[in-house]
Amino acid sequence: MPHITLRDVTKEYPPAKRGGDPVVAVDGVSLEIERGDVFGIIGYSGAGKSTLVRLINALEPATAGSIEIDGVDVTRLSATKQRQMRTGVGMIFQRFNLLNSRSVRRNVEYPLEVAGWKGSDRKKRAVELLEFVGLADKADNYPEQLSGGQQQRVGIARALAANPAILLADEATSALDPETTDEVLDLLAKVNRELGVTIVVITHEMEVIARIATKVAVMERGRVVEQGETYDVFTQPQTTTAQRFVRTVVRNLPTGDELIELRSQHEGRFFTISFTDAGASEARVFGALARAGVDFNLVYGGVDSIQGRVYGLLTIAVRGDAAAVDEAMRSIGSNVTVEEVAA
Ligand SMILES: Nc1ncnc2c1ncn2[C@@H]1O[C@H](COP(=O)(O)OP(=O)(O)OP(=O)(O)O)[C@@H](O)[C@H]1O
Repeated sequence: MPHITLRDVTKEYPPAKRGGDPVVAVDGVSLEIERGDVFGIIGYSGAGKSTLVRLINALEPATAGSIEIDGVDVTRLSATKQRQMRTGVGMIFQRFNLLNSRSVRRNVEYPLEVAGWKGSDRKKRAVELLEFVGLADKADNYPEQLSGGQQQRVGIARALAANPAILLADEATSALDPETTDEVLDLLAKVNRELGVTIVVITHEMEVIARIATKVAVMERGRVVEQGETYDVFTQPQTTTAQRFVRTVVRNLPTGDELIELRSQHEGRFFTISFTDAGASEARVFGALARAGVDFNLVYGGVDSIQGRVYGLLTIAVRGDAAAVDEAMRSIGSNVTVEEVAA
């Protein structure tokens, strides 16, 4: 059974103006998130990502559809049961949401206080978690004395306090610089790996997806327009939106201007060659071209690593008579996509 199942979930808000149309923030979304997944949900601002998180956490009722956690429909629980359910779901936020009047340790203790834990148990658990996130030495500091990345690590410790099986991360690294983002993403990967926590990562940054999500859903205007294994979405994005997101990370296709420049520098016909790790490699492609006896140059692109797996996207210029070039391109073989770049 999936850990989290959304079936045809819709959320409408009342019209902004009287007599206007309702705002459909989430529109018929169905998702299955397996236990232990790091599941990414990506979309531009207004796509409905934060609304979806509030629905999963039962902070708001859905207008239609069902949301099951461990097979239990959270939309139909009593208020008391919903509160209990929520202790099994940790959450971290873009702005960390720490209490500045409390020390780091007492911030981590906060959810345990609310849950009625006794003082000594709370303290023990908070110290243990601060060790886990690498901030044991900051226990008595105040949030304002910490960097953004450290504050988010405190946020993660707090979210884990009650031992949740699910962690929802809503734009958790959007306020951080790239280096600190890596540090926080590494910690989330450790939470997933060592504690087995299912993590749902909401973001507008494809880099974040590439770094930690094993699966991804792309949202646009309240709908999931594409979803799958992260590697598959990166190597074969189907929708324009997914293609645009992929291009923010995998920049190995020349733009129109770059192509004009490249053509002025290199003679011959231009081809793009793409391959995944399903039986192809740069060496095999170049080997086949060399054996075919055509003259070629790699003019753009290279080989990327997505989720530790190889993805090649090369633009080459090939010289020779038309039939020889056609034959050479055919000889590259299966598991490789070859397309001629229109002149
Ligand atoms: N409480 C609300 N009342 C009315 N409309 C809302 C409410 N919350 C969200 N919306 C609308 O629902 C749509 C989706 O918003 P949502 O915040 O879920 O998107 P998002 O993808 O998380 O974007 P962002 O990253 O900008 O928050 C938007 O059009 C937004 O204006």
